Amino acid sequence: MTTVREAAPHPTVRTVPLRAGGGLLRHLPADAPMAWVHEGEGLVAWGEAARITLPAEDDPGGVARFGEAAAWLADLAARAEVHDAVDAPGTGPVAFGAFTFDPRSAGSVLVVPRVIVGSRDGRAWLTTIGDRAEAHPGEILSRVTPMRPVGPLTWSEGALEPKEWEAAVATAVARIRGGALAKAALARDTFADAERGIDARTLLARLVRAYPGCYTFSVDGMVGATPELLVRREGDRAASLVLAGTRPRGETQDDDDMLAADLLASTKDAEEHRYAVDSLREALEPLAEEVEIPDRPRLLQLANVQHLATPARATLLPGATTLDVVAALHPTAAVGGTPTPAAVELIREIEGMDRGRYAGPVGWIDAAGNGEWGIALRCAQITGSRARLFAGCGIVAGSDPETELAESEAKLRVMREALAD
Ligand SMILES: C=C(O[C@H]1C=CC=C(C(=O)O)[C@@H]1O)C(=O)O
Repeated sequence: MTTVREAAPHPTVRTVPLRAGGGLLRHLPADAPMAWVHEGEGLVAWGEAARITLPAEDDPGGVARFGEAAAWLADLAARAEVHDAVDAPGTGPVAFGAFTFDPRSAGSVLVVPRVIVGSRDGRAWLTTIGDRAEAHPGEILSRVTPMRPVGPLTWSEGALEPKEWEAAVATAVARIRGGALAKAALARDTFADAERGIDARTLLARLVRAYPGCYTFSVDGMVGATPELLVRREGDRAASLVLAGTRPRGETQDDDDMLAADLLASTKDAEEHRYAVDSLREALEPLAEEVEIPDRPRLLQLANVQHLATPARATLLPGATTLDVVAALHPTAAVGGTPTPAAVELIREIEGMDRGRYAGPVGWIDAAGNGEWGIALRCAQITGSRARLFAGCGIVAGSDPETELAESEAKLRVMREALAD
């Protein structure tokens, strides 16, 4: 059942300019921090003015939940009394969201925070959302406690032991070679237990430092730094970054160059990447006047891995919001597969776990339909003192289970290191 924590009947939303500079994360309190930060800019937020939690959905397309969430936010924004002295993407009423990978999993949410601090193109602002006049910005921004270290951790296996996961990859390869499908992205999970509640801000600070070019996010306990931009929408312009095809980074420059050259020359990775680009094009075209996608991927190098990457741009048809695009794109072949229905069925059958919000859309949307959404990768779901980490790999006919396990370990490093004091 959909559950809603409603805002006041006519919430007051006030956006005022702030002096820019100094890093967004320093504003965050320890309790349920929300964040979307890329290259030092973005939004951080806290408190809860309103929330919608969506149930598991039977709709085979899995898109009704996005429509329901968008309609709820539009209704809230229409009832709000908005005073917006900045008027830019991300000002006025904004909701943060995290959707489950599989529509059959419950737990997709949109949260409208009480306080949002934003920064973009050298401008900064503060938005308050509530039923009364909020305190002075100086007062709101001076209440934080220091970030806490994570402390000692106990690690345990997730749904499948590494050998069992390799066997699942081998099953996927056999199904693909048998012609049932062309690609499936298979994931695994692992757990870390701390001795006390994990301070998500500590993880965010480490992620922002280690992966400044990624999209560092925190929504309802889902914390990570994803390199994969599902969509950024500003007015009628949309951008997306497709990733698929991975190598580790080398120990030495020569080693690194060799791995990069190998990735760029690999027919197996080119195939894996092409499926992801094709699925983006197919999903975006009905919503766009024009879609521009380069013919060849380029290399994206992160601290832990390197990917084949294709940036796409589109001019959207009038009225298409960020969540419309998210609904159309999810699940991309980078996290689902090709064809999507067969891949999602195989994932349900052999992965042995519920992905929750891993590999689902995560991001924010404002009342004008602008927003930024990534795919929740290189992330962990934090629940109290427990972190559930996830990583997955695109599997095609030429995939080797042992290599894929090593690749998933390289991807898990992002959150393993963020959790390590
Ligand atoms: C599914 C994940 O990565 C995807 C994104 C980029 C490259 C991928 C790959 O090469 O397999 C994956 O498709 C993950 O990080 O958990």
